Amino acid sequence: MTEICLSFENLTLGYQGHAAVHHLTGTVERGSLTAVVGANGSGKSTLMKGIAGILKPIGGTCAMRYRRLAYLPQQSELDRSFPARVIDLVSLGFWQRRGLMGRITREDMADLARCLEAVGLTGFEKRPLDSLSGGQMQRALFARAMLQDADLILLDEPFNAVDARTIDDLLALIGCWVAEGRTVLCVLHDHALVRAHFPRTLLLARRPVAWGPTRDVLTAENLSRARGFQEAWDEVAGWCDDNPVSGPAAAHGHATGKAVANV
Ligand SMILES: Nc1ncnc2c1ncn2[C@@H]1O[C@H](COP(=O)(O)OP(=O)(O)OP(=O)(O)O)[C@@H](O)[C@H]1O
Repeated sequence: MTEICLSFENLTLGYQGHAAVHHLTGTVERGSLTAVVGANGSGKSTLMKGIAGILKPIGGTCAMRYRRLAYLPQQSELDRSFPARVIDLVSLGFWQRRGLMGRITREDMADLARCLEAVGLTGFEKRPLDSLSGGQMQRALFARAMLQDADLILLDEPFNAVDARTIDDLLALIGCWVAEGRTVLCVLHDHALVRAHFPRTLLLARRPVAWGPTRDVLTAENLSRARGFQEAWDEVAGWCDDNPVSGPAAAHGHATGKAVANV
């Protein structure tokens, strides 16, 4: 029987009363690998922040069945001028296990070394974060996620400014996480990469346009519909109060009276 890791019920997220993700309803299975795609401003990062609990819903709910969550924000949101070393960043992965004042054991240090080795950063422990390349920084963030031993892993554009070899290495790690039964949601822009490596996709244009097996979602028709929704969006509209269409991936008309699509 399939286990549900995450469920959304009529979830609406946004800022200062403006919806950035509209009435999302559906479920994410445990051990699944899902790409979240959509144009700039379509609500992908907002959804990640909503799941991570950084943003509270304007409406509806987002329920997680498992306790440990790892969230890797976009690199542009990280302050790398902070005087910290690779080991300091990766050690934050112990926080959920040990708490802020918890003692790091010898076993923990062995775990940390194993994670650094898995991402190819053995020997980088004492390197200041501001001396890392974009790819090395992403590897360090993946090591921290590994150390967190999370059930649900949220990755926001993890392959931005990262070379092909690093992408291959990080994709292999994601594959291992999924094989271990972890659930991964990953924001991406590269549709070819999504088609090649991600079995499931959620296509957002603030509303969910399509959600399901990648080959059924990334169709010319759905992508064109997503573009249409995005272009028709009214930046200053408040959140809508019309009736959402229920289902694994529900889309609906909003206050501007655009077409209703059920996918
Ligand atoms: N802190 C904020 N305050 C106000 N509005 C915001 C905030 N963060 C995001 N938004 C708005 O919410 C909408 C969705 O933004 P979001 O960052 O979720 O999009 P995205 O799909 O991740 O875009 P991109 O592909 O460019 O990263 C945009 O219109 C954006 O301007």
